[in-house]
Amino acid sequence: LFFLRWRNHPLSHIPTIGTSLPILSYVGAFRFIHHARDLLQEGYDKYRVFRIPMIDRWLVVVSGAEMNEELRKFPDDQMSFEHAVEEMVHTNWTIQPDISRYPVHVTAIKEKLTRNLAVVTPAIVNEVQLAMDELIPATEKEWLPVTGFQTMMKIVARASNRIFVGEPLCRNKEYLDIAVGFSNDVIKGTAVLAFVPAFLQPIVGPLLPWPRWAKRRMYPIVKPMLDERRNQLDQQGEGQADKPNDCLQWSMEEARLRGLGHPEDLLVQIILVLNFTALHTSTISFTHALFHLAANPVYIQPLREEAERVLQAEGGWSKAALGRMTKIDSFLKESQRANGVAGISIFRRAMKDVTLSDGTYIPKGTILAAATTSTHHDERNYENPDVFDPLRYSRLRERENESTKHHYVSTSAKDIGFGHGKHACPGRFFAANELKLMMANLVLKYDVKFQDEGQRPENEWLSINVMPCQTAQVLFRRRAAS
Ligand code: HEM
Repeated sequence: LFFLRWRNHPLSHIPTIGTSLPILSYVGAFRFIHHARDLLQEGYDKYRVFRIPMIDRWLVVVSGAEMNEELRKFPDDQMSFEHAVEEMVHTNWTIQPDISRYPVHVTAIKEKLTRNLAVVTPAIVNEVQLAMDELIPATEKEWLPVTGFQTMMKIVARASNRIFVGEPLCRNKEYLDIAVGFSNDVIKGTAVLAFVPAFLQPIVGPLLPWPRWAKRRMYPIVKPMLDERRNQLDQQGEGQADKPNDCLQWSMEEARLRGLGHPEDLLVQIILVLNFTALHTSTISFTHALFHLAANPVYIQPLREEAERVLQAEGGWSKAALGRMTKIDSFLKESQRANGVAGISIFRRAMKDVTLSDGTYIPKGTILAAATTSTHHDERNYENPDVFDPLRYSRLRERENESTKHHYVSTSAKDIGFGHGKHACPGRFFAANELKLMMANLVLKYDVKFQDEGQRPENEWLSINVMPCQTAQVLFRRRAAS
């Protein structure tokens, strides 16, 4: 049976990295857990389209900027992002079904958060400064060791939640623990389901306890705020003068617009899912950049000078000021190129049989993605791609007619850290704003270094995720009069 299934497998015509033989392909799938980078690179170097065994499915990966462009251009009815995410992350069970059915938070991010960035920037600045002072209590006299990843996670969680749910919840320890823990729960749930055969997933999936536990713990904490906001909306409508400017409020208004009323359960899910999409991605991205800075403290001075100059010229912190910090923008973008948060992006699920331009037939139901890390380290796309060149993008922006390109938030077929096309990360404008002001504050307040200068801890790949070392300690020293 195994042999027959293998012979007739609908993807058997696509070259495999590792072996496609029955049972032995599981060896490849286990290798993928710790060696995804090598396997993706091998496929990228050899083929335009290849497949890689994962524990519960085959993943078809396209190679090169042209194929990335082709993948992102497919309309949703041929290649669906939502269905790909549902199948990869099992959102119905690891998060909850309502969130895919009523993604009001995506509309809130796309239509409200991005447009209101200038309005919310002072609040993010305030939260970042409070959180840094509290969580990095370094003095001028000695170096304070700080666990980079964990501390940046706490700062990102506070700053992001200031704009997701506002004060004082963004500083509530129990609330933040649930919000941060939920992302780990989703990852745990996805990993469990990867080991469950597809036909048993509809039975095991609903039994996953974590999403229900998170909701149950979160509900009493947010309930008073939900009630208060509901009353205000009932009494004064959306026109109320001093209404909160945050994602929860925008999601509540969007839910009303869609005729969903006041869906308490969905709103709790939205708070959790916002944290799931934002916290790990932003923390990983910032920690990668922090590690470059700590390994090479010579990078600090140009960023610091830029922040000081711009803040003086603009009269303080604002979205416009952050827009002028091109070196900091470039530093974060280069770190995303060199490291990134995941080895693949532009996830799609084929909703129909399609044939790619190179002639590869893709049957309905196939999950496809682009090879992010390999694209970003391809010398056809970048000069000296393996060199970390912090001002690579700010130099490019100085060229004629290029000033509007190469921003941290820009995407292209060669630049897919935020995905590319219609489903490119809608939160990237907010993320870039937040991470830039974190970086500017950090260089203005502190000197940083690693114990062993020049040594950046190796990234850790877990399946497709590219993690900075989670235990690495960075030394912080407060600058005089900062
Ligand atoms: C540096 C931080 C971030 C990175 C690197 C990142 C990266 C990504 C990537 C790669 C995708 C998938 C695109 C694709 O496969 O085509 C995505 C989607 C998404 N991201 Fe982000 N993201 C970040 C921050 C955020 C933040 C802060 C938010 C929320 C405020 C957010 C909300 C979302 C949402 C809602 C989607 C799904 C889009 C859709 O349904 O069309 N992300 N992100």
